[in-house]
Amino acid sequence: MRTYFPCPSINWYPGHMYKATKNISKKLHQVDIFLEVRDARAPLSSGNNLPINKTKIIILNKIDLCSVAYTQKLMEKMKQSGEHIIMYSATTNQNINTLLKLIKEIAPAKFQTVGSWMMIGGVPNVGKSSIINSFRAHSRGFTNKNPAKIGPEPCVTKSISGFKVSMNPIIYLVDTPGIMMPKLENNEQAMKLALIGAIKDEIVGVDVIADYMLFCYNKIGNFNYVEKLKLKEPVDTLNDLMAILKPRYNWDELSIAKNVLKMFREGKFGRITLDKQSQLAD
Ligand SMILES: Nc1nc2c(ncn2[C@@H]2O[C@H](COP(=O)(O)OP(=O)(O)OP(=O)(O)O)[C@@H](O)[C@H]2O)c(=O)[nH]1
Repeated sequence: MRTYFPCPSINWYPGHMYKATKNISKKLHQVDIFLEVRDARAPLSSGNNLPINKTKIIILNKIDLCSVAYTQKLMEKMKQSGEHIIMYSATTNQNINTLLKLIKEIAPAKFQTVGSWMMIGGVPNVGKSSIINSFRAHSRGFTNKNPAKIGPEPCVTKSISGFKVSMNPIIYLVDTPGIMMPKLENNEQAMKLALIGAIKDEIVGVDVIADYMLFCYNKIGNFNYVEKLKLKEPVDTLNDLMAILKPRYNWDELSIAKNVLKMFREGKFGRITLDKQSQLAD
């Protein structure tokens, strides 16, 4: 099995992200707190380092897809350096009460009628809009009308908009477009972001991303994909996988890569955490 993956150099910082970064800075003074959303499968790599001069809570979303024990260890280390950090799932509302309690503690509303104002941000596709909808679903008094737009691909949210997300306590949340770092210095970090769907597939290529996914599973010795794809044994590369699946399903190469990635992103191959504790500075 491969012990090294030659990660390509990837940069993706379209103009709308530049504009959104500027707009966020302009509007930051209007809020009490910033919720930085990261993907729990990449709790370090999906932090976008926006210069936020505000009380911040880091939400590790998609906890239902990560290897909990591993992400928890990373989280505990980040907590030790003074971060407010919480694991969350917008699809199951897991830990919503803990999050609301934390918000109340660190940013209580100055006036009950005005409520707390928060901004939510992070790299694309980590679940920012889904979190807004999960808050609204949890709080009484909201209908399903006008939810924040969500989707499986990055950059569904294009502009900054405000939502009332809780009646008691009153909380307003400002949604922002996903923003990537202007320069990704670390090629492996970029591949992890591509794998979790934070970078548009076309930028990297679904075949490269699916190949990297196989590399990651093999490296950590998680072979759930073998059973799910009805293989006899682990495969080293996407080419090996294609040689088996192509005749079986009569799929072209692109369809194989796309389907395998879709299964990964839906959690069909089991939980995974891509970052390592060794990436954290002591
Ligand atoms: N499994 C799982 N999927 C989630 C969770 N939260 C969000 N998603 C999915 O992740 C995808 C992206 O969610 P969005 O809420 O659109 O993400 P976003 O950060 O607002 O995306 P941008 O518009 O790119 O900024 C959607 O397919 C959601 O259904 C979660 O906790 N668990």
